[in-house]
Amino acid sequence: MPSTRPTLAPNAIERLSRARGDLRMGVPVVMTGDGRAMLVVAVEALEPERLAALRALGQPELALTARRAETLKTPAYDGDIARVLVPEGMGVEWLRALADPADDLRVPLKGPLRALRDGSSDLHRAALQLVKSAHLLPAALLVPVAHGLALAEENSLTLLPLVEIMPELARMSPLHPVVNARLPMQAAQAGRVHIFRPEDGGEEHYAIEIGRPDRSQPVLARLHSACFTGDVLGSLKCDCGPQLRAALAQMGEEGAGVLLYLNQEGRGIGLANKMRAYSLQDQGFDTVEANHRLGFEDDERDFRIGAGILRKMGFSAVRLLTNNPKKMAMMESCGIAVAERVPLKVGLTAQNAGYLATKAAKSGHLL
Ligand SMILES: Nc1nc2c(ncn2[C@@H]2O[C@H](COP(=O)(O)OP(=O)(O)OP(=O)(O)O)[C@@H](O)[C@H]2O)c(=O)[nH]1
Ligand SMILES: [Zn+2]
Repeated sequence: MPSTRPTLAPNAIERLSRARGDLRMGVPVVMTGDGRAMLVVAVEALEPERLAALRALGQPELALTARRAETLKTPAYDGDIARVLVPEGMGVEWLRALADPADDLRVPLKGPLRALRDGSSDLHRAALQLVKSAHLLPAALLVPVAHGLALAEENSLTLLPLVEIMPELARMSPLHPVVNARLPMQAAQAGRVHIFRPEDGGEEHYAIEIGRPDRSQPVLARLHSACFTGDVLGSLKCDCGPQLRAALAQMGEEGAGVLLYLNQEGRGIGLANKMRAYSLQDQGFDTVEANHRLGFEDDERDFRIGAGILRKMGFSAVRLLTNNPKKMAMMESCGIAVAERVPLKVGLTAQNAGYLATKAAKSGHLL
């Protein structure tokens, strides 16, 4: 009979959140599934001593996304990911060079690499998803071990059974309002900041409500993705800062609106990875190519978050301030009606003309 006692042990979501912290510190986690167990570490945070300890337990395999494998000219037999055998004697530097494209142009030949073809790649795929969600470079080292459960227990490692974590990785963590308070701003006296916190220990997101918008009418809305460089530093490489201020100004003028400030820095790859992308852009790659060379998709944001917050605030229809048709489609598919697209064209500089042209050419942004 199942116990009705409340449990003190962390559930799957809580263990996933803990695992993200572990991976960022270079601590291995144990993943189980398909009748086997594997130790998983993020290559970015791997130290030589840990690699030596892992090697003593089994033959390491490197999991990379197909995007990164393409740059490395390695076949991705599993479609979306590649599994590469880590030869004897190869250390953390070799692994980091495969994970990080910073020196690709200077040192183009890393191989020959032996990609694995047989066996299941489910654990590798889950490991990469987890490493990405920890905002690390998408490269994970996996070592098959015989007694995963015992190993986890003896070493206090986080245990992640695939059947438990896959549904959690796929779903959007519910967000809950924490607090809201009045904030008079230059753009609008009647401002109010709402804080939303996800259940999975992830980033909080903010909603800035201007005036008291009528919930029965489409609200003037902006889904703004965090851009530290543009919003705070006044970067000339993008148009985010001017877009943020123009959106608030228009809401102030109309007397009503809602701006979601979503902490999805760098289109969801995190600030460190965005800065890696900027380094690649200085080597001549455009914004999309840079993401791909790092092993990411063009856009890793989860737009369900924005729709979820709007719904929680009582909105079901928007006049969306955007030039990105994908945002409109995502809102509609998440049950938020887009009554109108309101263009937001501000902040063109000599330095961001190429960036904006690439968004129009490759990401479908409207000019
Ligand atoms: N990975 C990456 N992210 C970037 C880059 N430049 C800006 N960003 C991020 O892109 C996000 C803004 O997305 P945009 O594509 O400019 O705009 P959008 O929000 O999709 O579309 P609009 O609603 O039309 O502005 C922010 O999270 C920025 O941090 C870049 O070169 N690489
Ligand atoms: Zn920006």
